[in-house]
Amino acid sequence: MADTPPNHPTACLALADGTVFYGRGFGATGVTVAELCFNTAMTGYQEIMTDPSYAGQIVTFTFPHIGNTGVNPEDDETAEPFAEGMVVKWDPTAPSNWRSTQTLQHWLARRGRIAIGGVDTRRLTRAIRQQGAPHAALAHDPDGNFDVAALIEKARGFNGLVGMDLARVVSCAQSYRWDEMRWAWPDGYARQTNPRHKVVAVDYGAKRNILRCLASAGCEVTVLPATATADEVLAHDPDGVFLSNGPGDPAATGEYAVPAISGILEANLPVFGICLGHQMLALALGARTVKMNHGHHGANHPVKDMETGKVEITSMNHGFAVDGQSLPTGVAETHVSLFDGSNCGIRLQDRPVFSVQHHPEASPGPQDSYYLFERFVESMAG
Ligand SMILES: NC(=O)CC[C@H](N)C(=O)O
Repeated sequence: MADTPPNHPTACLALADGTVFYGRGFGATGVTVAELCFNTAMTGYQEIMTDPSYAGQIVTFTFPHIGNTGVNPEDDETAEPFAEGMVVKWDPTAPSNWRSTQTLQHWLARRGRIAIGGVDTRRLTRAIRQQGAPHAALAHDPDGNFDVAALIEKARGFNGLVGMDLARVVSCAQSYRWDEMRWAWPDGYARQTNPRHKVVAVDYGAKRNILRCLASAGCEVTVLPATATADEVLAHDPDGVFLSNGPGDPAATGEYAVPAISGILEANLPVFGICLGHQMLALALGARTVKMNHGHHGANHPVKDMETGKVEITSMNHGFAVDGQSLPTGVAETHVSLFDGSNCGIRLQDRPVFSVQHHPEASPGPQDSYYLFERFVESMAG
């Protein structure tokens, strides 16, 4: 089933089931193969494209106006875009924002990322919801030469994210000290100038704004690579350990991250995890993780705090989830998605070890969940 091609299609998105969408290419040329997801956020395309958790995925933006505020050097979540490509409804217009330093098209081209505009993203999103995150090949050729059958084959040949270990691929190569605080807090200002707590943040694909939030909340943050062992983490004599977000299947980190986290837990320190960090902490505690149908990717996901009854509007980006039914005794379910009831938070009942599926650093997204950084800092003070 082929979408009606525009007169001169310069990009083509082929799904493994044979569905083909034509459109106008921008950014880099070539072909990329990945899992396809959709993100419903109205803002933050630059943060989304540079979030390492999107490695191995092409992002369909359901909001139609993408690219119209350009790109700037401050909003990157990492130095590289990690999403493989992007699918949008309208071609980007000329940037209209005082912070913009270049167009999205130019920025993507310089970073080797392919995009397609002119796609019926509502239809595509319905397809993703119905069949679960499909495998897809995205091609951009200014001359419009596409071997559609070969693209469909490429999509079919992609193995998918289940079992894919990407955290150690995107992690930093060397440890480093995080020293930037700006823009971290909801009002736009860093809070702390004298760090009070030594924190080791294990980088499984950490977003910069998470590290800023930790620094801003009063932490001196040392970032260690994903493969750091428990002994390497504890050698820094931290007051607490932070487990970052990241791409791929949490269960595929069983050879390094999960055993390291088990070792860290034995040291009885406060531990805080976000997203992939949440999932791997749950695995280390004996729970299970599962692949979701089409995941959660957006900036308006309601999450209920089961302990206070309060609802937070959160930023989400995950395709795997902790199976809430698999939590062992002693691990409480603290947060639940109000979209589908899936697990969004856990904590140990007897000590300050906790994690959430959503993104309290809110980049992009609302700021309802900042209290989690404060909770982590308070647990180190106690
Ligand atoms: N943002 C994240 O850390 C994502 C975690 C994991 N890769 C998932 O897709 O569920």
